[in-house]
Amino acid sequence: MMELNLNAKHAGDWIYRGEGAANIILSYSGSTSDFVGKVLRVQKVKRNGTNYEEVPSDLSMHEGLLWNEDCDLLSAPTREIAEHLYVQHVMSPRLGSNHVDAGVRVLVSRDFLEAVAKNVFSQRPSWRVTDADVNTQCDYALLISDHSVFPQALRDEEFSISVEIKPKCGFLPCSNYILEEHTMKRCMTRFKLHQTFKLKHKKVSQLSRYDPLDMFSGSKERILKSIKDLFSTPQNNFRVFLNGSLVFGCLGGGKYRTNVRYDRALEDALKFVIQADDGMRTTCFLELVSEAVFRSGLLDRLLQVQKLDVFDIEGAVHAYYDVVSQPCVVCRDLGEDKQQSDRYTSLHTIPLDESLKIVKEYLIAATAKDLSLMISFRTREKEDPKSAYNVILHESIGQSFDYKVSFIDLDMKPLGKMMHYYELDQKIVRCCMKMMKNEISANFEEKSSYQDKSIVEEDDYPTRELAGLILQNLSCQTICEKTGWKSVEGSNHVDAGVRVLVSRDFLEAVAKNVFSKRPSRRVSDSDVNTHCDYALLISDHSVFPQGLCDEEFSISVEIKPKCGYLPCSNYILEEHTINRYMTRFKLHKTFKLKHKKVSQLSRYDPFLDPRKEY
Ligand SMILES: O=P(O)(O)O[C@@H]1[C@@H](OP(=O)(O)O)[C@H](OP(=O)(O)O)[C@H](O)[C@H](OP(=O)(O)O)[C@H]1OP(=O)(O)O
Ligand SMILES: Nc1ncnc2c1ncn2[C@@H]1O[C@H](COP(=O)(O)OP(=O)(O)OP(=O)(O)O)[C@@H](O)[C@H]1O
Repeated sequence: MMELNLNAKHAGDWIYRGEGAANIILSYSGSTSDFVGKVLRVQKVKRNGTNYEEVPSDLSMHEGLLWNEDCDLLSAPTREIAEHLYVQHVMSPRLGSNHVDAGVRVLVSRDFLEAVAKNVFSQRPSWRVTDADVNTQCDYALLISDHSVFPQALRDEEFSISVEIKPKCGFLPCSNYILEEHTMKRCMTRFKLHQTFKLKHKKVSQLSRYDPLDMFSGSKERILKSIKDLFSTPQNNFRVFLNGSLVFGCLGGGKYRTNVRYDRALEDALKFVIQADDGMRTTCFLELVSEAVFRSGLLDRLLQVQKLDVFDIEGAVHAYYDVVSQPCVVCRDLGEDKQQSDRYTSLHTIPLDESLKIVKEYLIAATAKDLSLMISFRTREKEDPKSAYNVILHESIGQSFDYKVSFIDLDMKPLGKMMHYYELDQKIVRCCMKMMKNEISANFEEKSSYQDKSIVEEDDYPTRELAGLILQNLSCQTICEKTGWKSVEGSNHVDAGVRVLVSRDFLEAVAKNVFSKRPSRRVSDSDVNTHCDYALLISDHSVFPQGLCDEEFSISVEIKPKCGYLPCSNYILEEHTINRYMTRFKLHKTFKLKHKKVSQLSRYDPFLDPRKEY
């Protein structure tokens, strides 16, 4: 621990910077060189502790087992020391030590903390005040680099602008342990699902437009989109600071969207750093941020750490009960449902070290899903070609910037929080399923009968019989040679066909011949139109035009891919926002299931997310 003591007389130098659920951050306004360019991270204590908040001050024996391999946490006398070691030995190597400052522990007296608590009171969001206060029982705080500024200012009047991004989880889970009925977790990010839940419980006043899949996409365009979406709905995922002072977003993590009044303030603040016309600086800044995210490659690294969560909480929670040697509450609740509980039996038979690994990696991923990035920029002087920082040239304004990226909030998540994670996950998914059901019935209840008729019962189609017919018909393909069909000009993959005249008796005979082969639903629905005087002759795409030998076989597959993108039109109503996240195909299948048009949901998803591993 650093030999620095902070007592009541120092409290006036420390001013409120912000806070999260667990800590208050103070920035330094004095002149002691040890503290200049640093922030102090002071622990909070809940006023009404929920279960998971009642974290014991020492590491439990099971937590010791969990982390002992990575760093000697078993010998850490307190949880605080263990947490500090966790940042140094578990998170920093995984994220890159250049981008992490674990900080140093400094002694703080009780009267220092009491004075701080009093001084910051009026600046804290009221809901944070009701929730928790400075923990005056704690005898230390963490001194960490202030990532919103550059350590050595180039000039006296240097300005740095920094952005804080809490990107949350950037991938869709694909664990086999996710229950079938929770399949929406595979299609929509945890962030988006949680937004729906938060909106319902009035934790946010509107849904965030941000989608972590854009941020982690590795595509410049999508990253820029995600930054713009964060800017329009920042919640607690986006803040901007000018020389450490907030100029956009909410201090302490706003529950509600409160940013609009800050928009002008941001444009004004940016004039100290960005040389662009008034009205254009915010746009340039968002482009700059997106370029830095793209170039740093740090989100790829972060994603790898997040993906240590391989089993999803629906799998990891079972390993947790084995780690703590307790009967699995989740299996108990599945009770009679043998089919469901069987799928978890294998997880309860693995050796302890494997269970430990699953839980440990789940918790590391949990830290990675909750941390934030701070990206700071300052104007790069032309005469300073050897800056220690990376540089970005913003081409349209012709200005160069130094930039640096750091990770903050790398806290160890307590083992005792596993059940909380499971319960929250279940609450979120149940809430979203309920909302989806309501939305779908509201949307589709009134549909006209013609739409019902157009729905085919796929399962009822005689696929085997059809396959047999295709094989028998191989010899009939000589028709292709006789007609000498050509493809539609300019397209090798389309044959529009040619119109041929057909007599009424031809059609009547055809109708009779095919009758027994047609699915009964189709027969009752419609018949060959014998009044038509033409038909279309089209290539038989299930065979090759010229067979190489008499007994040639070809096998072909027919795929109906359906609509492969998610609509993003501004004309989609806010309450129809589900259309933006789930394909029309998936939504329609739910509708079909409800109306017994299909007997089960299709596993197929036309929307291929480029970042998801299939
Ligand atoms: O569960 P989540 O995704 O809501 O994440 C919690 C965060 O909520 P949010 O990002 O607003 O959705 C939450 O952030 P806020 O308090 O809402 O600003 C905390 O970061 C919490 O971590 P901890 O309890 O302080 O260790 C976070 O809890 P963890 O799940 O990371 O343990
Ligand atoms: N090293 C730093 N440099 C600059 N600002 C910081 C630093 N660390 C934290 N902050 C600011 O203080 C805020 C709260 O800090 P932090 O995220 O560590 O709190 P927390 O209570 O651990 O958060 P959480 O709610 O995620 O548990 C951050 O959102 C950020 O604005």
